Amino acid sequence: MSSFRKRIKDSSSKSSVILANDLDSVNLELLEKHTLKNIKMLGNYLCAIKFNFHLLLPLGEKSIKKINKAAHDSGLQTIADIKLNDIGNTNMVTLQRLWHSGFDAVIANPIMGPENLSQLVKNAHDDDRGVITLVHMSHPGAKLGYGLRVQDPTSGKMSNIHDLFLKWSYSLHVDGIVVGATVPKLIELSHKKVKGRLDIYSPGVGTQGGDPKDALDAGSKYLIVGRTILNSKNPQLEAKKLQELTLRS
Ligand SMILES: O=c1ccn([C@@H]2O[C@H](COP(=O)(O)O)[C@@H](O)[C@H]2O)c(=O)[nH]1
Repeated sequence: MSSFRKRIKDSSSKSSVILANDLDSVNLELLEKHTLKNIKMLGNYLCAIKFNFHLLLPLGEKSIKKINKAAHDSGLQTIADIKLNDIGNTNMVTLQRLWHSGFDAVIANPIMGPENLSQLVKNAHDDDRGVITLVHMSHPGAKLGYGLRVQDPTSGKMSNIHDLFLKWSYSLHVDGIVVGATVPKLIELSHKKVKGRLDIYSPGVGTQGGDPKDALDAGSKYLIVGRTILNSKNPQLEAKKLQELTLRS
């Protein structure tokens, strides 16, 4: 099997849109059914599908495996958005469970520190899976946390915590970073600094106020989009419009 980064790049020849499949039904059968329908109806406009706690908490391993298989059969990569951030042992057990359920990549929080992050990346890569780290989230309050001033333990210099997260991410060989579409200037700065060593994933498009074109122009490779597609009167048309935008960039 090739690396996650290569697999998602191959899928991106068709589209660089990742569907955030954030369905909020409480009916388990409907959750699975609607997800399988999304894969079938929207798969041609996507490169990957991302699952959050909306599905991961209510659905069991059997259902998640079935969904991951359906996504793979449609040429999509699958990402578990659990913003993983724990002690090493818990992280490792979590990875084994995710890979066993068929996921290709996990979103993790670098606040766990460079030792744990390095171990996480090594374990994921040993299984040809990927790690995407949060560098700056997309929501309005994100600046308060990701903009905190901290001392870089290596250089002793003061910097924003998102700069430290960025440095750890590229030096520890993560596959991608999340930088919100709501902070295009930071996407541009991050893009310059990473020099192609990883890819930029941007959620926060549309419903959260981020402009997809600005994010792509600034250097995002993948757009993560949920409600703008899911709540649209015509989800296929919305996904197609975003797909075309990514193919033009
Ligand atoms: O900084 C972040 C990190 C993750 N997300 C997740 O992406 C989707 C976005 O959904 P929309 O409906 O398009 O707003 C959702 O799953 C978030 O949990 C994010 O928005 N920002």
